[in-house]
Amino acid sequence: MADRLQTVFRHLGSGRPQQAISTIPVSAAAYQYSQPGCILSDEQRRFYDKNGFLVIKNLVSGDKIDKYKERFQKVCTGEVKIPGVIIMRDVAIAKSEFVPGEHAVTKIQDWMLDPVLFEYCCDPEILKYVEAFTGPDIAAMHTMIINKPPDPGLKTSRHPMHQDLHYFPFRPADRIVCSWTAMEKVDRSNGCLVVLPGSHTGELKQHDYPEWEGGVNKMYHGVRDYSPDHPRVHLEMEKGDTVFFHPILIHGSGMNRTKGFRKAISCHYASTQCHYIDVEGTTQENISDETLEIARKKFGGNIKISFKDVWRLRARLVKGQPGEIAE
Ligand SMILES: CC(C)CC(=O)SCCNC(=O)CCNC(=O)[C@H](O)C(C)(C)COP(=O)(O)OP(=O)(O)OC[C@H]1O[C@@H](n2cnc3c(N)ncnc32)[C@H](O)[C@@H]1OP(=O)(O)O
Ligand SMILES: Nc1ncnc2c1ncn2[C@@H]1O[C@H](COP(=O)(O)OP(=O)(O)OP(=O)(O)O)[C@@H](O)[C@H]1O
Ligand SMILES: O=C(O)CCC(=O)C(=O)O
Ligand SMILES: [Fe+2]
Ligand SMILES: [Mg+2]
Repeated sequence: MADRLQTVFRHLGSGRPQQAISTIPVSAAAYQYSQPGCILSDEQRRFYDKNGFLVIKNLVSGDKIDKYKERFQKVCTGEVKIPGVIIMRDVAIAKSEFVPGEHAVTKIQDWMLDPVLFEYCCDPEILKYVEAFTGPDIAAMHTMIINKPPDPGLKTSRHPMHQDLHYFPFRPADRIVCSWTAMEKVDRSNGCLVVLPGSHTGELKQHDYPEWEGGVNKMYHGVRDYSPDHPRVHLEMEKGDTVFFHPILIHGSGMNRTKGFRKAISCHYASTQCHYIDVEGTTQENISDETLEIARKKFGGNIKISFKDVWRLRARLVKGQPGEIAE
């Protein structure tokens, strides 16, 4: 590369700048999606720029994960109550019969007020990677534990291909990142993540409920013009492995063909320098309406609340300076 640039300079008839050009590492300004001086190696920065995700092996210890798992179980049985938490039941199970404990729960969301689970979001091992994408001022925006149930035979345990940015009324997208940690071995048998490498360089697409015969879980929107021709990568991960990915990356997860509940813990982070946007008249209007419907159920029908307010309530500063999206 440097050689090529020198050749260009020679062609331009300029002798002197050759020296300067060849001593500037070509990489210094060449990465778009991570911060200069961050923890990532050049190779990792290059990989994320190209693919929109990066897996770090064994980032979270087994002990921590066991602690989060135990806490999750207590939330499911009702032994631990977290203010504001949303407990989503699986579409197939919710419609059949009452099942106690974690076996009816497909995910818990908004546990930012639980001191035990929130340790995941504040984990310095995770934050040093998050900072590579968001910069030093970081807010935890969205918290989830996903408990993918054994598929009842209807393929309802699948998560359709989607972009997480569809759910978020804040920007810029490049200062947002998801951290997703496998709480046990995840592979194609229990429904690992499936990503479309490089799709993070595209646009935010229109999302709708997929027309799946067996049914689709609440809020599981999929990209409308999904192209089956784009190469897919299945992210098989061990307990504690963590993937960081861009909010425009198209991803989903496969069906769980095992008898166990496949567990993962995740947090979406954003730079506190991000700003809220108005989604009226955009492709995000449908998710905004649906989110507000759930918020009204949670807080009472008469409450006046906006999509931005819902996110303001979720946002918690975890590092650095506060800003517009997290005070
Ligand atoms: C309607 C409109 C308005 C809105 C929409 O369209 S939204 C819809 C968005 N579209 C989508 O999400 C469709 C894309 N879907 C997919 O890519 C997948 O269905 C996923 C969502 C990722 C779910 O994956 P899943 O159903 O589990 O399928 P997989 O990709 O895991 O498996 C597919 C085939 O692979 C096979 N397989 C499974 N495990 C292994 C293994 N260990 N080694 C080799 N092969 C394996 C598996 O048998 C399956 O084979 P087939 O059934 O395809 O023949
Ligand atoms: N699988 C699902 N399909 C559709 N909506 C769901 C699903 N899981 C959760 N929800 C949404 O989450 C809300 C809370 O669900 P949950 O079953 O915990 O409480 P509830 O139905 O309001 O009360 P109850 O504790 O009496 O069941 C529901 O009102 C619904 O909007
Ligand atoms: O753990 C999974 O199956 C993926 C969940 C996911 O992508 C999401 O909830 O946005
Ligand atoms: Fe997602
Ligand atoms: Mg209910």
